[in-house]
Amino acid sequence: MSKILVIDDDVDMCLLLKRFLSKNGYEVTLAHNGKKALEELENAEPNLVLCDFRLEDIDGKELLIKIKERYPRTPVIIVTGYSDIKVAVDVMKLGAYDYVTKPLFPDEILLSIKSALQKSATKQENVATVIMPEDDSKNSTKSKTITSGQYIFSDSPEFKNILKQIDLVSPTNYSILIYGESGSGKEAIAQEIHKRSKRKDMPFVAIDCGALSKELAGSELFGHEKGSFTGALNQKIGNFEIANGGTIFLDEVANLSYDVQVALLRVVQERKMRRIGGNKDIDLDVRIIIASNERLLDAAKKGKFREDLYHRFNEFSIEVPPLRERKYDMMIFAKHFLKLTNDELSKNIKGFSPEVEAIFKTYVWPGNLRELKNVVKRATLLCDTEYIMPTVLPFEITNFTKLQFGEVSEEATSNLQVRQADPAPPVATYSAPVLPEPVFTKQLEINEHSLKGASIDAEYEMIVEALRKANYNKSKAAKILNVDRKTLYNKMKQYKQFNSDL
Ligand SMILES: Nc1ncnc2c1ncn2[C@@H]1O[C@H](COP(=O)(O)OP(=O)(O)OP(=O)(O)O)[C@@H](O)[C@H]1O
Repeated sequence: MSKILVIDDDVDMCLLLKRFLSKNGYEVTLAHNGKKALEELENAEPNLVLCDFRLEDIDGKELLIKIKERYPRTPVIIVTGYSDIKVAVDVMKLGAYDYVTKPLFPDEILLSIKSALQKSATKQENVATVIMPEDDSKNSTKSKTITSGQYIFSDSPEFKNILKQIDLVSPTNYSILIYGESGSGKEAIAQEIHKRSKRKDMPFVAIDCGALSKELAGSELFGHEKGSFTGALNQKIGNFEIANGGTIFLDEVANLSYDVQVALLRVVQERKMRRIGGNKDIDLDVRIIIASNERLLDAAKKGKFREDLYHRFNEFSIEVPPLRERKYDMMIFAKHFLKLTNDELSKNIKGFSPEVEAIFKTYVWPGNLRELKNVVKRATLLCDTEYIMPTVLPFEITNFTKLQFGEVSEEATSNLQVRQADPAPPVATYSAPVLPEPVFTKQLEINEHSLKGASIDAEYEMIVEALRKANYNKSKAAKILNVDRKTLYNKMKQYKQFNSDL
């Protein structure tokens, strides 16, 4: 039986999740704060962690880093409110397996948990993805072996331009620098270049340099000999060696420490490397593709990245535009992700309603294709109509226009300021429908014109607003409303029903 650690400072949410997950065959441990969570991780050794992003004693990002440092192989699913989506997409880069948004839908959580547990059974390291040629037995390494997904194209000018560059550079041995926002498809391009190159029958190794700890980065990249440092209990083959003959993709390369950059320069210049603690040079024939969402020359000017390394890598560069600037491609990708999810869930959702298409084109997609994929996966799961309708889209997407004009909550508005820092968000023209409130639904019959009705309405709105601000954490909502938890519960009961699904 798989063990799940649920971390949430909302005691009721924890209990609901415990009941629901236990019913579905999981053994569940609870922790209401970060400190307890780290203790439970050691005691209970869970197979998966479901972690609320906002805890009172620790920031979700900080906790995730701690969990990943100590238990890199344990998948973590982040639970987040609508106003934290951008952050949630970012924390996936720190090694979270997935994120689910509140209000929680049981089927969505179960799907994410099942797929995380399935993947973690075959996955040993989370910083490297290795795609091996099918019959390669020589390279049966410690990293995960996957089959690459289908790469799709469109005939938009932006895509044709990318494709032309892929075609041009693939047969060469040039090092390549790919620029683009998080989730915009940089790794997918690197894989496509590898598949079209002479190296296609050798491994493709992708490393997320942002997820490498400073201490272990050298060993991950170059390997180590047994006993070369405390904790080096066995010999380890590094990812450069695994990629020998093939392609290595270094994502977020500017995150590598200065020391590792020096070692990397030697590899690039001399095409040789040594394992840490080793005394033998190993010849390397590896094509290097690097990606960054920050300009490396700027990083070099700030002293964060070695300029000589930048010039070595910059033999050819590709710019991937953000999804919001690729309106034509958007629906092609949406349909592709719908098809993948239909197959995965054995469903037959035919497509997207015109309203959904309009919403997609208005939204700014801070998490780019990765976010679109998650949104389509979730919508397909929740959809019980022929076409995907706005009601199964996340709140922050259907209410994007309102959030932009500060009509929803202060918290959402402050989140929007982060989004506005992104280059050229389009001017919103679509007035999105308001989703029915799925967690907390007003059920009282109110006579619209009575004074009592008006005050009940106002009270109801205040409670909903406080719950949203508190990310549906009732203790925090009670604090905002300046009432005790019990009073809030009674009020909620009065307005009826708290997430009956869970
Ligand atoms: N042309 C494509 N065809 C099909 N799927 C794609 C394509 N481009 C990207 N994707 C999918 O979109 C998602 C995000 O892409 P990818 O991981 O390549 O982005 P990235 O820019 O490397 O992200 P990050 O910088 O955060 O690592 C992945 O699930 C990927 O499979």
